[in-house]
Amino acid sequence: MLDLGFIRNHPELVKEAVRLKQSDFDVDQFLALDRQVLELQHQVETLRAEQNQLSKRIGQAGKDKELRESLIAEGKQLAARLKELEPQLEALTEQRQQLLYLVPQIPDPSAPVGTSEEDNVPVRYWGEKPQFDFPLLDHYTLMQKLDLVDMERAAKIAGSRSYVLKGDAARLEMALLHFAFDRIAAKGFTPLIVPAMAREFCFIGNGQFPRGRDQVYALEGEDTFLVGTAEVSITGMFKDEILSYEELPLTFVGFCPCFRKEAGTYGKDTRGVFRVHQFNKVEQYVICEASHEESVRWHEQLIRNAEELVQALEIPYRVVNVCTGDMGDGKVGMYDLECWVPSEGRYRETHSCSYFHDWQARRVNIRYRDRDGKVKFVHTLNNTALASPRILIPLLENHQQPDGSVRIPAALRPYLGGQEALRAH
Ligand SMILES: Nc1ncnc2c1ncn2[C@@H]1O[C@H](COS(=O)(=O)NC(=O)[C@@H](N)CO)[C@@H](O)[C@H]1O
Repeated sequence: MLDLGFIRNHPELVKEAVRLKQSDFDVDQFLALDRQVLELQHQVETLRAEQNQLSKRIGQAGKDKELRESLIAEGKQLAARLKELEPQLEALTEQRQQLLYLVPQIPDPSAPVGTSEEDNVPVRYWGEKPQFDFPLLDHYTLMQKLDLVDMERAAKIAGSRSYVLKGDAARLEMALLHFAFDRIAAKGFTPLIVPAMAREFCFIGNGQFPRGRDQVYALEGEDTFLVGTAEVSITGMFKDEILSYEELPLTFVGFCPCFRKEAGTYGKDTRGVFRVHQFNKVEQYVICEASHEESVRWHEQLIRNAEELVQALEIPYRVVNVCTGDMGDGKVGMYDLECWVPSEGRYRETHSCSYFHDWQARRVNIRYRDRDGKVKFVHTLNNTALASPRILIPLLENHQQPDGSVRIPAALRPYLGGQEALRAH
């Protein structure tokens, strides 16, 4: 969310952000509504002031019965007028607030201008793409051959886009999550295991609501919803708090199961476990002081953290600078880390790394007292550390061996009792 005063004073900057973000937000309509609110607010305040004056004059009327009665009658008219205007003011103010949640953040000038992921700009590559001198298998065939997945029984109990991880795949996912947690915690990030059911204000806070409400599972009769990422829960944790600059930066490595409706993706990535309704993710989350330089520093750090993990897993990848039309409303800047998927002959997203400045903090009112005692909104950032089962796809495919086994990277072996490969039993 942007500051209301900023939008009033810089409508052209906001219109440029709307254009760059491919947003349907109408700045002129918003400002017209804002003027209506201000006008109505002024009327209500004037009437309230008159009401106060009137009650003073009634008090001073003393024995003058006629004067008292006329003043009281005037007061009744004022009260009736206020009774009519105050609900209107409340409704218009709420309408303006709901629109305020839809205003996109201004992208950093370093973000490529574009309309879709085709316009994302690769910034660096890492790792030799493996050359296979045997028939290459895709992740789903590999998982079936090694008896690592049961999609049929998953479909029976949970419907589409569900899966059962079996045997070594179940152990591999646990190992991957633990490995990611350990590596990021070793950098001083505080480990968290957070609720995957959270209240509405958390989803407004991170930006999932209102625009992405259709992606979220609601719980019948509950005031909580299933989160699509620990980012939602962590953002909500600090609502309405005033931190002190000495506490900042707060750095978290958070885990929770993630749930996504994937509305609008019918028919996309339906083979295997690329796009599913429930998955597990270890999340990096940073709350820092309101400084662009500090946000950029952390943005670079968070993507490097993810790269370190993917390099340890020996998976070739690239980092792309996400374009303005693909990054979404709240981001100032965004990197995606895409891992090489041999069976598709292309890179596929496995990590997403964003910085927001105070766009999230303003929505959920997270502030801090700076060195001069001034209270400001914090800046927030997040990045995937590891998401499974998606990471299994490049992991299994890149490390498949001629005998149909899959080599386990050395970094993971300590989490799998030293096991060196996944083999058919
Ligand atoms: N439907 C899904 N199925 C499997 N994995 C998914 C799904 N949606 C997202 N992911 C994984 O989760 C990662 C992060 O998702 S994200 O929406 O891009 N970004 C976030 O959630 C941020 N909080 C950073 O983690 C994705 O890069 C992908 O690896």
